[in-house]
Amino acid sequence: MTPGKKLEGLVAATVTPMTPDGQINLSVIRKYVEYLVSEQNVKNVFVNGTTGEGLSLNIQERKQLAEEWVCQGKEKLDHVIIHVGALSLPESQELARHAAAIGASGIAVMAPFFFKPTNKDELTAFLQKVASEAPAVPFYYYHIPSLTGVKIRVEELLGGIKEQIPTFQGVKFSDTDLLDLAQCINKNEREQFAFLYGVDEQLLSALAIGADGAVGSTYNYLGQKTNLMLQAFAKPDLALARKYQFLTGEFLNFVIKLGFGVAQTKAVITFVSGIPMGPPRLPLVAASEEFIVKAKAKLDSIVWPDGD
Ligand SMILES: CC(=O)N[C@@H]([C@@H](O)[C@H](O)[C@H](O)CO)[C@@H](O)CC(=O)C(=O)O
Repeated sequence: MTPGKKLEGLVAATVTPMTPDGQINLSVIRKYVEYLVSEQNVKNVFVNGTTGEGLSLNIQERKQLAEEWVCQGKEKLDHVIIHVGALSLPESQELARHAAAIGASGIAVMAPFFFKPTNKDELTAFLQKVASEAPAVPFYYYHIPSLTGVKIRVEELLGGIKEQIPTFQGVKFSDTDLLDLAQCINKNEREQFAFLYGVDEQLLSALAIGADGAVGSTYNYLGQKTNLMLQAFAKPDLALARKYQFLTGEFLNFVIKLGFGVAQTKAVITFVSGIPMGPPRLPLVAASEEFIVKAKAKLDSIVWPDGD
């Protein structure tokens, strides 16, 4: 891992591999790391988040996964970010201390979503109590209002955040409100925060307003293609960048209509990588055979600009 290097580019929101009977399957994580680096050119991971079913795991499982990712990623990955958010503050603090102790390159926290913070000060207080347990570890706020129901604008949250949370390093912004994201970027130029976008199907729009990169589930299997989009955008060759976004969007648009979530993401990564990611944990249920056949046929039918 590369301490101090700003988090940018693509970050795979990893799934949690499980055995057919629903236990976490640590044994495939070494292969998973190798696959991400060699097949997808993705060298950053976000562990135990939404895609990783972090909130469906117990504390012990979350710690074991964090340890395995840090251990297997040490020589091969640039950043291993551990999501340590939880409904219970002491649990979240325990996970933050653990992530610090094992040498994670960053921690992230989403807003608690049963009893919810109702304003910026309540949310900041919660985040601060977690971040302060890992005082040497970069801290990221994970904004995902569609799932947490916490709609406090990030622009508002960021005002004065460094004074409250000295380790604050950036935001994983999983929302479609690009006005909010743009204001965050515009107002925090001096702070050098990393803004990582989390709605993969519209990443190009976020790049246009200054996002540093992206965290998402699709970079597990469309990482290499999305990297080509980032390169085209940087060149700049907007027509080519758009082509990549349209094509990744074509796949997502297709699977979303079939019903697409973490269970289906696990199935897609399984058939693309050959690594068995297993079923999701209840209340999620495994993708159907019909979904797998259709999704695979769709992905195989896409003709990418590089000729694949
Ligand atoms: C709601 C949701 O799961 N969003 C995903 C996206 O990557 C999403 O799967 C993708 O844009 C396809 O819709 C990420 O933002 C979640 C994520 O990064 C995480 O697992 O922590």
